[in-house]
Amino acid sequence: MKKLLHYIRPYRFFAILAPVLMCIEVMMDLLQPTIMQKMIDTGIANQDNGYVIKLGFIMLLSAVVGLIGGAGCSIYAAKAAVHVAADIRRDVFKKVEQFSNHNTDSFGTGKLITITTNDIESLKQAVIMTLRMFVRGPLLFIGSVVIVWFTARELFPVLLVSIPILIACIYLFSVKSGKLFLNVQKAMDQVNTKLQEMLAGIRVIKAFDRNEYEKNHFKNVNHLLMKRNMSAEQFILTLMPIMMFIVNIGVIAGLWMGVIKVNEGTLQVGVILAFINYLNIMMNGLMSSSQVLMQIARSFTSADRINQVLESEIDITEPEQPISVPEVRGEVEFRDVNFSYSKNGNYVLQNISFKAKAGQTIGIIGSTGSGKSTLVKLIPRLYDPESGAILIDRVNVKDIPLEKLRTAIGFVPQKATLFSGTIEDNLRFGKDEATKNDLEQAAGSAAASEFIDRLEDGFAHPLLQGAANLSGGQKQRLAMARAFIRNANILILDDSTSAIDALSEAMVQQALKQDYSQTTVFIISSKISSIRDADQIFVMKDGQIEASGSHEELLINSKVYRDIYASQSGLEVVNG
Ligand SMILES: Nc1ncnc2c1ncn2[C@@H]1O[C@H](COP(=O)(O)OP(=O)(O)OP(=O)(O)O)[C@@H](O)[C@H]1O
Repeated sequence: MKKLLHYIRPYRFFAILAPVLMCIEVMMDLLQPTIMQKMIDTGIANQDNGYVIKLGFIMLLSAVVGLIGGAGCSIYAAKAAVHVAADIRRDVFKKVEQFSNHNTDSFGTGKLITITTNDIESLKQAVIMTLRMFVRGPLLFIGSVVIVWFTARELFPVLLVSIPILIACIYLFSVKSGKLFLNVQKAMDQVNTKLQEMLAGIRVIKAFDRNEYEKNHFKNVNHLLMKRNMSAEQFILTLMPIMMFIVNIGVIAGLWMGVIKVNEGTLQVGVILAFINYLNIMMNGLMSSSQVLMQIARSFTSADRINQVLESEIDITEPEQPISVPEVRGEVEFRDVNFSYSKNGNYVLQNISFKAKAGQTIGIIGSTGSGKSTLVKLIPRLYDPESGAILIDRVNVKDIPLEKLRTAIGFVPQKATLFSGTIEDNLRFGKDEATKNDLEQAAGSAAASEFIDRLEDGFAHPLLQGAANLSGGQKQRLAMARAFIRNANILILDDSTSAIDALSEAMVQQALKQDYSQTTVFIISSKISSIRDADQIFVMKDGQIEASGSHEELLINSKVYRDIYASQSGLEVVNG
């Protein structure tokens, strides 16, 4: 929490003004019972109507002043808290944007959403309550105790017994509620993760008729959240009746002691009434303090989770001493690269070494899960290898400024992710300053012109979230066009033609040969037809390059390649 305190600094004026205004409200609240006592014991007892009316006006005036103080406090507390929350949200978003894939994997998107919504909201509530109640609670409490000491000292023993019990209750409840709300946050993460997964995969769920299964799964996580919420809320809500009970016992004790003293003639009736009022005010003060403490305890866990994001070490960082690469030519070399997704996990890539000369086309083929996508993700540093080095134009990628490195690479990921906006917006994602000609050329190379031209609004055609209004093949074509438009000297196509018909794929291959002859192209594909013309083909198996060479060489040297070829061409290939 301490680490987040600096967020309040720009709004310190509001943060100081709010409690000051609250002090005014509290003073007015504390005045009321004393005025009432004077009204009863002096005005009513002596039948002095003028005095009663005068005190009535003073009561009204103090109520109005209290109202102004309270309202002002709420306005400024909200102003400070809302700004603080917005600033934290901005910084969390900025940090998440810098996250490496490893960082994102380790949090999970569900948790990141809970942090940016729920946790920041909980912190905002804590700031509002602190600014409003942190002064109010203790002031009401201390003020009541002091006034009772001076005006109803005969009844003070009642406070000596009830106050420690009330404080002990509040302490126990605050500690326990922090733990309960941590469990609520964890369950909330699960609900968000599930919800996000369901929304992203709604079509698959329907296609597989898994609605019932998913409904049950969601019901389970939702039920867990409900149960945990229920325990936390019920636990907190029992505090009020317990405190009321203790105060009521105090009222009975005060009345009993007071009546004896009135009978003895040592106490006036108004004092007893004022004492009961102060006892209630004192309980309000303690309740306000306890609510603040509980909200703060609750926000501790939120603050902790927010700090986890803000302080997470980003494992893909800018080089300390960057080496300038004026113009990337596109030579790519892997030197004995080993990679694992988790610290103590199995190696997904082992001893990968190869050199792709600038302008060469590299085909990568191999079984599912053999590490093909992982290999190419290391080139733009979406992940860093555990050992070994990746060099572009003989410079370690870790020494090239990230922006320079990534703008030198056109990447078409396995899953064609597009954004809501127009087709043009999506293509400009690859190159902001692209001209109309650039757009048309990139679309042409990616065999996308044919379907864009058929659209009434062409490049201005709007895409829904996740490009839900496009076919799989159309999405892949746009994802390729987005990478082509960069005119980068390194192009990575990760299974990017899997949903494209053979004719269109041939068009893309032709465009690659013609327009990108100077570009180093990595093509991952499960189809030999997509890579057979590559200068080098790597056959991957269990994280290793099992064989490499041209199509003809591999047909002779690699049994795995021959088997793949045979299965795809329907031919029996003679061994050797
Ligand atoms: N983000 C990740 N975290 C942990 N493990 C991962 C992650 N991504 C991939 N893996 C694992 O790494 C291995 C290699 O995956 P990769 O995606 O590189 O394979 P691939 O050869 O491209 O497979 P495919 O042909 O099916 O796309 C697999 O065993 C996979 O389970």
